[in-house]
Amino acid sequence: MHIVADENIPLLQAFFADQGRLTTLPGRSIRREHLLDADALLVRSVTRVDPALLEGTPVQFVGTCTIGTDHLDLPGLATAGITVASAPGCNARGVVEYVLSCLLTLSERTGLPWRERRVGIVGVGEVGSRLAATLGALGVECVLCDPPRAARGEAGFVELDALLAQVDVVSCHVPLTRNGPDATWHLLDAPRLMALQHGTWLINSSRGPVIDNHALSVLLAERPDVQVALDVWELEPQVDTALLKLCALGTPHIAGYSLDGKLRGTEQIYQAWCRHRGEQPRLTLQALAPEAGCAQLQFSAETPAQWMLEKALRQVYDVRDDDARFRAMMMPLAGQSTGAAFDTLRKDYPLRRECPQVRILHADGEGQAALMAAAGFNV
Ligand SMILES: NC(=O)C1=CN([C@@H]2O[C@H](COP(=O)(O)OP(=O)(O)OC[C@H]3O[C@@H](n4cnc5c(N)ncnc54)[C@H](O)[C@@H]3O)[C@@H](O)[C@H]2O)C=CC1
Ligand SMILES: O=C(O)C(=O)[C@H](O)COP(=O)(O)O
Repeated sequence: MHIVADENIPLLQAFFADQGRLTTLPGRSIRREHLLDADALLVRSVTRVDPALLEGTPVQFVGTCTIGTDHLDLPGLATAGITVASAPGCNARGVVEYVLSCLLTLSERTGLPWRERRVGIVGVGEVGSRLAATLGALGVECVLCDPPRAARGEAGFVELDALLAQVDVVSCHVPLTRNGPDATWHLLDAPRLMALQHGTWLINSSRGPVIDNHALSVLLAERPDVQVALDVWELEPQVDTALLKLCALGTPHIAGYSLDGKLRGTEQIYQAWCRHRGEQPRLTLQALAPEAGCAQLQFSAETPAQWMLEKALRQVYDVRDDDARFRAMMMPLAGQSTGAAFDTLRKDYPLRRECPQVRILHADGEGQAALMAAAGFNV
């Protein structure tokens, strides 16, 4: 068995070493000639996989250790009879924590309390539903838009234009799709961007082309009241540095980059590979990476619960750090290629755990335990 894999898949050796020969390569440089004797291809979001890449190769299994699948030609691979697996929900918790950090930061900068903002969630799947549950538990009002779910008869959703007209925050969690009635390419186009309420906070951690980036630049030049946080970019790894300058927060597609999320992605693809082979999975993430790096936080019983929450959330993930590092790398490259710097920031990303891996000790003060548990901490 020969498995070709992106070099940025953590625990690849631990999960796959006894499955056969492993070849690792930078995801963006995987070509057909690397796959001429490969049985399986394991990728992340930066490798475009279509029948042309696999033509004339023995590859029968493609696994992506990511939630998103827009880099895969799913119909083409299905027609070619290739088994395809992705990792639904693997890093959804990390994205939720990225959004929480954006809310905290924009609140600090505008002076508007984040828990009093009405949040519009566009796309209510693995990420959007977890975000809605967490915000709801924290007492934040949410408005939900998900036409495919609404079309299946599920209740509780509004149309996108109705959502835009009534929310203070818009957070996008849709897959990138280009066809069909619910296609999301340029879902937020010029007219919809112009329709944003005064002072809206717009957060995109789905895929860059979900927002028309040119129209967004035009909007921000005219509407400094709108605060934008972009984790994903229309032409990434190329970044429009003029747009970045206009954004309140900018990051290099790392919203879901918790260690826990990445490890779950590898485990899910290992399990899918075992299913494909008709074998029982022998290995588990819990056995391979037990509790490493888990943290504990302690506050005094007198600490106000809200202050404790914000301090703890920032300890877990603070988007201001990623924004500062991103700007420092990107802005000097204005007018040049940003691809290598973008990829370096992602490859060398600092270790980040998720709230459930952080134990809060002695949350005995008024309201502390309930608020910390609502945010997802281990209380
Ligand atoms: N920036 C990052 O690090 C990460 C980004 N992502 C992106 O986030 C996307 C969403 O992730 P999940 O929630 O796990 O996906 P999911 O597939 O579980 O949920 C997506 C939801 O969007 C809905 N949807 C589809 N078209 C829509 C439309 N036109 N308007 C509103 N809703 C629509 C679907 O019905 C579904 O409920 C992924 O496809 C991926 O592109 C995911 C993880 C990390
Ligand atoms: O899971 C997804 O979908 C994402 O967007 C991941 O954060 C992508 O991570 P990479 O595969 O680009 O490392």
